[in-house]
Parts: sequence; C-alpha cells; structure tokens
Amino acid sequence: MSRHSVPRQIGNYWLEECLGSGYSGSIFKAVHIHSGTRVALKIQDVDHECPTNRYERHIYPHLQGGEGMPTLWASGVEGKWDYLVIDLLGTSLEKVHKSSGKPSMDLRSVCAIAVQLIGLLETMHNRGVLHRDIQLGNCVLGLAPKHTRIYMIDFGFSKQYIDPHTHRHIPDSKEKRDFLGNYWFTSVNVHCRGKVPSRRDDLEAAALMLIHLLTPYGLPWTRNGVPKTDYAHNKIKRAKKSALPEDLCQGIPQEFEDFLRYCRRLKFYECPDYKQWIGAFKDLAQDKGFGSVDEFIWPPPPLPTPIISAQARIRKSKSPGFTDAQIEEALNGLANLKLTNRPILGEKTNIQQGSGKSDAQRKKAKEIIELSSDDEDSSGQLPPTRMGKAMELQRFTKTVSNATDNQALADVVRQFSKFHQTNRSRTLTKEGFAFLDALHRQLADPSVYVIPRRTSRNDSQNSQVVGVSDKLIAIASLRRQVAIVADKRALAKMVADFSTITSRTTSRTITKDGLAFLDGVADRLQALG
Ligand SMILES: Nc1ncnc2c1ncn2[C@@H]1O[C@H](COP(=O)(O)OP(=O)(O)OP(=O)(O)O)[C@@H](O)[C@H]1O
Repeated sequence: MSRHSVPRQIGNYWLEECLGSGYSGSIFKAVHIHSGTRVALKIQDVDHECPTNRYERHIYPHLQGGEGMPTLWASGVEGKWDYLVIDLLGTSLEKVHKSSGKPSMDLRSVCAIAVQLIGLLETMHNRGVLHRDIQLGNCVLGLAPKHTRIYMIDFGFSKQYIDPHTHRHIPDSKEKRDFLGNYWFTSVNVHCRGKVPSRRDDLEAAALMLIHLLTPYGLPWTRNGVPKTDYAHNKIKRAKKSALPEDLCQGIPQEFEDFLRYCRRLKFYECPDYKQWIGAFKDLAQDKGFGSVDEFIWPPPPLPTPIISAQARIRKSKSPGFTDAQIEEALNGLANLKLTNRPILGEKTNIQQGSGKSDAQRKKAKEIIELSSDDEDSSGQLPPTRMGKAMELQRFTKTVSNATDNQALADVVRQFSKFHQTNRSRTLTKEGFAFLDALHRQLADPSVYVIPRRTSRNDSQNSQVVGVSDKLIAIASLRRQVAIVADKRALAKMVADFSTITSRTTSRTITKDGLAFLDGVADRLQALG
C-alpha cells in the first residue's frame, strides 16, 4: 500500500507518516481534526483477502480498560478503506531488539518482558480472548510517561475462546487445521501438529519469544529468515518440533526451560497459573540482583555493584519502611531461635546426639546451611524489601516451636499459608523452610535428626532438581492425600516431602496446590484435635 494511494483524511483524522506496514494493511500516525489528539490509524483495503480489521474491531471492546490494552477510539469504513483508530504507541520490541545491535538481549530486560507479557496474556485470557499471534512486532512500548509499559497490539488473529452464548470453552478437535500465527513463536501443537489454539499456545509462544531473546542470534529456526518455499517452511517445522527444551535453553536460567515445559504440558482446556510464573521471573530478577522488573527500562540500566560493604548494607537496611526497633526485633528473633534447648532439625548439636551421620553427611548438612542464601548478599544482610517477610516468617516459626496443642499448630499453619497467598512473592525463602522444619519437628519425633530441606540455588542445579511439572504433580498429590492422613507422623512426612520437593525446583514457589496442601495440614490438625 503506497502512501499516495491513501487519502489525506479518513473519518475525522488527518493522516501523517506511516508507522508500519504488515501483510494486510498499514498504520499511520494521525491527528483528530478538531481536538488535535494524536492517534494511530490502521487502514486496510475493504477487499483485502485477509480482512483482519473487520475481526479486530470485534475484539477491542472486550479488552478496553485492561492494563496494556490499547484503547479503540473509532472505527469504520470510508470508501474503500476499513479503518481502526487506536492509541498512539511507541516502538515495538522487535525494533528495540534489532536496534541494540547485540546478538541477544540482557537478562534483566527479558525478565521484565516476561513479567509484563504473562500479565498481558492473563488480562486477555481473563476476558475470554486468545491472541494467537504472539511475536516481538506485536508487543510495543507506550509513549512517555508510559514508556516502560508493554502494550499488546494486532488482534487480527485473535479469537474469543469462551463462546458468548454458551459461556463454554471452545471445543478441541481431532481434525488438522491450517496453521495460524507466525513462523517463529507459534506453539509446536498449533504450528507443527495443526491443533486448535487455546490459552496454553499463547503462553508457549511467549516462552519461545523469551528464549529467542536470550539466545545469541535467536532460536535456531529463525536464523534463515522467512521461508519462501514449502520445503523451507517444512524444515522450520521439523526443527521446531524436534528441539527439546533443554537444548533450546542451554546456558540460560533454568526458569525459562521450566516455563516452556510447563506450557507444553498444559491441557487444551487448562487455565495457566499466570501468577506463579510472574512470581518466578520476578524472583529470578531479585536473585540476580536486578531489583524490581515491573518496568521495562530501555536502554537497560547499569547493573548494581554486586558487593556492598557490611556498613553500607546496614545503612541501606535502615531505609524508610524499617525502624531501628523493627531491625532490633528481627535480630532478637534470630537470637531467640538459637537459644532454645529443644533439638532443632539440622542443628549441629543434634547430629552428635545419635543421628549416626557420617562425617561426610555432617559436612554436607553444614554446606547446605551455609549455602542457603535466598535473601542474603555476600555480607549476610537481608535486603530491606525482604526484611519484613523474614521477620514475619521468623515469628511464625517461633509460634510453631512454642505451640502446645494441635489447635495452635493449625492456626499458625493457616497464617503461614495466608501470608504466602497475600505476599508479593510466593517463593519459599530460607525462613519459610525453617518454619517447615520447625513444623516437622513438632509433628514427628523431636529427637530424630533430619537434614534441613533448604538448599542453595547452586545446590538445586544438581541431578536432584525436580522439573516444574513433576513438582506440580507431586504437590497436587500431597494436596489430595492430606485430607485422609490418619496421624501426626504421617502429616510430618508429608510436610517433609512438601519441603523437599519445593527446595528441589529452581523457582521454589509455593503453588496454588501447595497453599491448598498447607490449608489441608491445618484442617487435619484441627480434626485430629
Ligand atoms: N498503535 C500503534 N502505535 C504506534 N505504532 C504502531 C501501533 N500499532 C502498530 N504499530 C506499528 O506498526 C507495526 C504493524 O502493526 P500491526 O501488527 O498492528 O499491523 P498488521 O498490518 O496487522 O501487521 P502484520 O500483518 O505484520 O501482523 C507494528 O509492529 C508497530 O511497529
């Protein structure tokens, strides 16, 4: 579509420069002739073989007001032009990535994209809409002051997956369909197996897009450009289908491989756990020292200096939000925990009392304790943002250790579960594992030595790492079984299993089933009286 074939005015808008063109139309910057408001105007020939504007105008109303969803200001047909008027936005992630000139994008930026993109899909899916064409060109930044916000555009392939009449999910089908989406990121099921797209496929496309950004020169099948022949297209499909998550994700953080696996194991009708993955990528960013990744900041800000002196750390921890009294209370809490005479799981004195552990096992237990560093920097100080969480969890641990009846234990387990439900991060931290250890000790025989289940991130990279899907299955099974356990010993074992499984996944997030399991423990304790 050449600029000259397009009229100067459409509806109440003057057209200015062209912002971008796709297969089916073009987008222009435009100005409202009366108000002077600047917008983006998407036009398409009414007779175009792929009349995406016609579909898009029915999708926009479902998305209005959602965070990261552009506003549709006007739409219509004028002469041979079908047009949509939407918010004027900034540059696309595709252009951002290309303009950096680097073979891959930095991890902080990709974590920020992950957090916002999964949130955008949650918003769309909650409103009954699938995007079905997730790609870098369809994610654009807002204009200042919204320039750190990612917006979703191009709903030409979108579809309502909840039938507006029956309010039911669209049906699956065995019949093979023509592929719809894009060559690079459309899921294996939709692209290579001709399956009906559902929520899982939008999420898998997002996962592939994130992995692409982190991979030097991108995913292997994107490197020869858009296929021009069927042969070249089939080659892409074969490469995509045969690529295992572990091969695609070599050299990048485990979370991305886990996320891709998770997407691929979702069932056609299944609702993804968006919050869990948003939490996992936020936690990854925290662990790497990037701080908050709620905003996409481009160009990437310089990374914080990793080593901060102990004194500077203390000054930092006195930042607004934590008074001297609160810090003192946290330190006292720690001291009190150590003062107790009762044998504590994993305490070194406990080992000698007859655990029968070998020197090597003792050394290992010591390493585990020393390597556990969810929240600490090299100076051993808690960052201020985690201080509140740590203090609260230490308070729960103290309550568990002092509890004298099942009712009191049930109450504190419920509080622990509620706390994680409402906390920004559902990651089980070192203090969280300490709580589970204390609970286990109360439920089982206190004289039995058990290695603490908290492990460091490095430790979790070993062969015992549990994949996210295996974790989900195991925790779901615990959740079901907890309702029928007969005694406290059996409950103790389940708490230990829960702790072990969680510690062996890289994200260590408490899932919805995990929270339900904890509530189940509380219910059983109450029932056991
Ligand atoms: N609201 C907007 N504000 C600013 N730029 C935009 C806006 N919408 C789209 N663009 C730019 O135009 C490009 C094409 O937009 P869009 O994907 O909606 O068009 P399309 O014709 O459906 O493209 P395709 O056929 O490639 O899917 C985008 O990548 C983006 O760079």
